[in-house]
Amino acid sequence: MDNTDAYLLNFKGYYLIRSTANTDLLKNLEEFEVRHDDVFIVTYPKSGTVWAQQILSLIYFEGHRNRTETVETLDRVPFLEHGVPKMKHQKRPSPRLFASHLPYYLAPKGLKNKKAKILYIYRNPKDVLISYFHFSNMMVMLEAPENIEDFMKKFLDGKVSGSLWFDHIRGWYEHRHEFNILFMMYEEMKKDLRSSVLKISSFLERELNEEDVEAVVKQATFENMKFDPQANYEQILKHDLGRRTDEGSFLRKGTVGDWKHHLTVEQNERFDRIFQSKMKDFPLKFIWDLNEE
Ligand SMILES: Nc1ncnc2c1ncn2[C@@H]1O[C@H](COP(=O)(O)OS(=O)(=O)O)[C@@H](OP(=O)(O)O)[C@H]1O
Repeated sequence: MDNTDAYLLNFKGYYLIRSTANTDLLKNLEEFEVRHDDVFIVTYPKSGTVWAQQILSLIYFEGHRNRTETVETLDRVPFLEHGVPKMKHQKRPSPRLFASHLPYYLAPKGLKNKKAKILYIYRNPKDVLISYFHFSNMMVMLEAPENIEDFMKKFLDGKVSGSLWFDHIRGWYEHRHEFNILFMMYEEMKKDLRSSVLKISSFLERELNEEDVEAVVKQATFENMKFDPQANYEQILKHDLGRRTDEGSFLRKGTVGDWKHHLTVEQNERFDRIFQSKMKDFPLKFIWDLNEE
């Protein structure tokens, strides 16, 4: 039986998690007052959002770099569309940082002034699929997939929160000229975190000294974040969102090419066929495995 509707809310053609979606908030987002120095991290789910949240928070807050602040990363960089825990976005002092999974057509209109900046992180969709599969098994708010095959069908049908991966990335990319947007690849960040941090800070016009760069890079590694309670979502997953199982964690593996351990040859070939038909004229490159470049 297809239980999708019990878990997902369709807002103007885009699926969100029903239990956390707030329709009133969503209806008002188009008019959300964007400030010139706002920064938005935009991602399809499971593409490196929390990683970018951590990097931006480290770039912007000295107290985060030197570990004197106690605010969690997620409170520094709240999700635009969730409005949790409180609708405290608007009142924060500038510069405000946000995260969002929204498609380009639901983004606040004010972003089109091209002043506020958008950092779009994308990841190869086979690793997104596998990360999402594990996350769905772990969380009460998401429908537990029977197996990878079941989840892969939903993912390729766009019947998951975030809707269709292909539409998300294509939409933002094809409309990139309407925004002030930088596209960053998860796999490049993985390959060379230092260069990625420099690229991000330069786009944000936040020049860091050598010592700051070191501090950001050190605290944004997977290994550090996994054990940093301010950065790894474990608290919020436990208390606010609800785990289905104690097994697994939000920062699960953080690798490139984990799909190879999960997809069958047939599933992989099917995925490739669909990917090629949907993305054949798409200019951004993808890295499927760091060992195979
Ligand atoms: N520092 C760092 N380095 C490498 N990888 C990292 C890092 N931080 C988070 N991650 C991995 O990102 C995956 C979670 O993606 P998101 O943060 O976008 O998830 S969410 O959409 O906000 O729920 C999830 O991927 P998987 O491990 O493959 O499941 C996280 O482990």
